[in-house]
Amino acid sequence: MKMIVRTASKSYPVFIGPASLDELGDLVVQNNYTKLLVITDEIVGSLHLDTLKANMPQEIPSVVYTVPAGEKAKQLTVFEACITHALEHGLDRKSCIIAFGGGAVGDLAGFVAAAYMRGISFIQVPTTILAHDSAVGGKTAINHRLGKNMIGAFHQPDAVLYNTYFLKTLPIKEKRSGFAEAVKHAFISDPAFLQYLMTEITDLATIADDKLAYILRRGIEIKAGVVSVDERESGLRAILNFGHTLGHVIETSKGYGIFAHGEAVMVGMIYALHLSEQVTGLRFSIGDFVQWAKQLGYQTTIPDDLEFQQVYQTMLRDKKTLSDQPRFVLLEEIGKPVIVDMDQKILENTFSKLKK
Ligand SMILES: O=C(O)C(=O)C[C@@H](O)[C@H](O)[C@H](O)COP(=O)(O)O
Repeated sequence: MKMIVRTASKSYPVFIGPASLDELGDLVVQNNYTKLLVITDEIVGSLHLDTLKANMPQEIPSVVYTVPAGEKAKQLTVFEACITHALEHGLDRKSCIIAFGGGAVGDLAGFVAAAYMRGISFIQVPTTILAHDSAVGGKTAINHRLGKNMIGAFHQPDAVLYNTYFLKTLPIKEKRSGFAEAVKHAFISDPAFLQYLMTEITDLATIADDKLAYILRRGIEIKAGVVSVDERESGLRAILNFGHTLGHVIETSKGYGIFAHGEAVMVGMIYALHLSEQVTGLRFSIGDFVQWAKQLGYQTTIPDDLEFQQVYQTMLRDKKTLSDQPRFVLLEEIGKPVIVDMDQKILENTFSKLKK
């Protein structure tokens, strides 16, 4: 299946399905790339690099650079090592980086492509469910110790090749992480999609291929619709951050890996639903939603050892925040997000109620 993502700076195809890697050879030839640098992580590389290589045109020189798995890849030192590898292997301005992995590899490799010689091409070859969100839309970044994704650029890929075969080896924690972003897409834009997810998906370990393909496609459609209107987050695009204001804080302050990105976003979405009830008058059965999330294995409360004051200071540094109040994405209705600068008291009271 092929979809086109249209943004102000560029349009590009997203291929989804077990044969999507077949497109790689044509893309390399059409774009006249001179060299390829595959950036992958140690887990994906050991499981799937041979499959990727089998689909790469043999006549174009290629090199591979392997980075640590997960958020450890999104550090300045790793970024610099990727640049060094590219320079040492003679990548030029017509070379292309292939981001082969999950969200962290995509974010890092995309930022390397954005910065190398002031910007070269890259292709996303995602291997996780999460990447239906992160591989589309051109947000690339690495982390700073004071906040997630604080160093980055908007840089759109030349293509996204989503091979659903790779999803078969995903651990359940990774599935939970990626599925939460599909739930987010439903919350911000499509009540019927949310209904579908809550009715049809009762176990993430055994999710059927056709259902997964539909969920990825619908999630990407929603995301593409938003970034086509607002590529650089001057307004509307902030709605894609639903659940992320608290989610990013939980993910970073618990130490990367304890909560996978989407697991932290799930707690952030539940928090934002409770805030919405009070601020916008959202009418939604949060209890039923929380029950469903628990059934799928998500933690649904704020970890007990997180202190509100510390969390509040980190939320003030969030990229959405533009005043002295943290900026949240809330819902007026399911599918109707609204951006609100939040009062500290409401944030604190709701935070206390949602602690374990
Ligand atoms: O693409 C976007 O725009 C998003 O906000 C998607 C998020 O789900 C993304 O994964 C991410 O965490 C971006 O957050 P940001 O605070 O770094 O912009």
